[in-house]
Amino acid sequence: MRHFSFIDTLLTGLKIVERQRIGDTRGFLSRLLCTEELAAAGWEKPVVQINHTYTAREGTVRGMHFQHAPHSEMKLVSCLHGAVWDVAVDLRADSDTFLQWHAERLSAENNRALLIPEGFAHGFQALTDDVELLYCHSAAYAPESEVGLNPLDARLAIAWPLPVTELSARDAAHPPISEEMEGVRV
Ligand SMILES: Cc1cn([C@H]2C[C@H](O)[C@@H](COP(=O)(O)OP(=O)(O)O[C@H]3O[C@H](C)C(=O)[C@H](O)[C@H]3O)O2)c(=O)[nH]c1=O
Repeated sequence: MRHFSFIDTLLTGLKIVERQRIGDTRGFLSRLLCTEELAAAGWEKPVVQINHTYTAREGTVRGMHFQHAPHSEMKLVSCLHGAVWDVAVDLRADSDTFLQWHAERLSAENNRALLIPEGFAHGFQALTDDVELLYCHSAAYAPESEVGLNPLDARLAIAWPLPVTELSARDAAHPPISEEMEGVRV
């Protein structure tokens, strides 16, 4: 039995993951990770870290984060509680959709996840209070190679659905993307 179905987006390699729910009178079982099914969707490396984040307030934005090579990572982002507007930005230097973004509503009830290839920045806005996300990573956290784009950067023009209620000082301080795009193409 397959637990995942994949929906392509306009950004090559970025896929929406629809996760099966196997329900009965007690509740349900839902698979969060299946390396065999994910391999078919392009996840080539082992999962090396799993992170869990809690975001208290509706409107909070976290992102836009990515790691430079050799620490580039794929991410599988699932929402375990509440709902988010999840955004991935294509930073691949050779991509026809460079600097374009895709947003997907992930929630505990729609059981959707986002499969994000290497070369993308990731961020989200909490659409409810008490949001919990689970991230599977194909590379270890490498703070020395982690960089961020300002989620409010005019060159990204991400149409966040809610007023931004909270942004970390670090994320707010990311400089605007320059004309030369230095440090942005990966
Ligand atoms: C990602 C990470 C962070 N940290 C430390 C660094 C900070 O002291 C603290 C919070 O980190 P940060 O503010 O980067 O957390 P988020 O803003 O939720 O960032 C995460 O969410 C965005 C949307 C992502 O896509 C990334 O996976 C990840 O960067 O945890 C660690 O110790 N290990 C880790 O793997």
